[in-house]
Amino acid sequence: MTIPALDADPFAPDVLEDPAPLHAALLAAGPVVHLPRYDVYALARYEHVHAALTDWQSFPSGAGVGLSDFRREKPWRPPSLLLEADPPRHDAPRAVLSRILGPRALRRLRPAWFAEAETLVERVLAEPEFDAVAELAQAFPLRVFPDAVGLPPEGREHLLPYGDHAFNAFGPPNDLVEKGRPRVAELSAWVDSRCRREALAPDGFGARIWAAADHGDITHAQAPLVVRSLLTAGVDTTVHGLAAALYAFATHPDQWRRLREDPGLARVAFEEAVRWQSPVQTFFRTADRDVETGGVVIPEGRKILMFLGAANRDPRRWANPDAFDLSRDPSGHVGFGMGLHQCVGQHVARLEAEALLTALARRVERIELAGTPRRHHNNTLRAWESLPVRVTLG
Ligand code: HEM
Ligand SMILES: C=Cc1ccc(C(=O)O)cc1
Repeated sequence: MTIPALDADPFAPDVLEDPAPLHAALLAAGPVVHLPRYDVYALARYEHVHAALTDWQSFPSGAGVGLSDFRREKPWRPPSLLLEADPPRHDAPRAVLSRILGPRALRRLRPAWFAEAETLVERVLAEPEFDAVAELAQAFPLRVFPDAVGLPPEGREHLLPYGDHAFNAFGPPNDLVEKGRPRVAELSAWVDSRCRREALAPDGFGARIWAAADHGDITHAQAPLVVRSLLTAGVDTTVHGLAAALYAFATHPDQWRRLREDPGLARVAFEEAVRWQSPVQTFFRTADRDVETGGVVIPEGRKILMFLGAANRDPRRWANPDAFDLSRDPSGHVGFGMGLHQCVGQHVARLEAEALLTALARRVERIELAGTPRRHHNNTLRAWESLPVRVTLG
């Protein structure tokens, strides 16, 4: 079978503004679609994205999970010991973060994060109209996560721009990457300085990573890079995940009513929002050999581009995929990835979302758009720049 080709640029402004037309074209064209513009192989259907994510031997991450092939190009920063590593190197750092960020470890943070959400929501809801991105989706993660990591108060304004650049850097060297370049040195220097043991408060996630090195679970040389993973992946993702949930509810009043009736739906509501919007849209892999998938052969050494956002709306897998519906079972979505590299911070994200959505559901009768939301373009993240909303309390 010949591989269909599509002369599309998944990282072009009009696609980042609205990827739906490209997703539809990819889903229709076949299991594997060659994108000659980047000479990569696109996978969009759930079945094949899921298969690639769970077959790390055929599709490893060690050459990078962006367009750049680390075997040929120097990475912009030392590769991640989790995201950009394969077993066995991946194993110990992953085991350390799984324990430190696992559901049991997070139980101690639950009361404080719920209290912080109540305090923040009380203050924000004093106004009937506000920008839900700035006031809630950005404010809440920045209120709770840096403290949980053990970062000192000063300099936290570096976190969002650093993550934004890191997520742009998975894409091609386009305008979005160029936009971030002037600050890369300063942002990287700040982030790297926060990964050192002496910068981290004694009982946070960061100190626990260093304690794992003392215990011999990872080396002391690895510890700062494992902390860097938290600072890179732990902020922008949850900001845009929460924004996706708030956008979903502001445009689906019937679903908000369901959450009001049963705030216990907060966790499944967040999962459905992550499926529906896929804050992390795409990731690459590298074919370790000539790999047969979807009835075609992907040549050894070439990159595949997995469209998580398209797979999460594949009608072959989801009934009424474009609907945001709290009665659906969203489990199995690939918004957090799947398999070996599945998001190790997903429980942190879920706890943040449960705290914020519960606090809102208790107070807000209605939430609706109070203006046109504006997108924030990023090569990998599906993000809102602003989300003007009007709330009615009750
Ligand atoms: C809504 C929020 C989030 C989304 C949508 C998200 C999405 C993802 C995805 C799709 C992957 C898989 C990458 C791959 O397969 O190559 C991943 C991995 C990862 N995430 Fe998350 N993430 C979120 C929040 C977080 C948070 C809060 C943290 C840290 C506290 C975090 C840390 C990581 C790390 C370290 C990895 C690499 C895991 C590995 O390679 O073993 N993420 N995330
Ligand atoms: C999901 C994105 C992601 C970005 C960076 C890292 C890392 O730096 O380890 C992990 C996940």
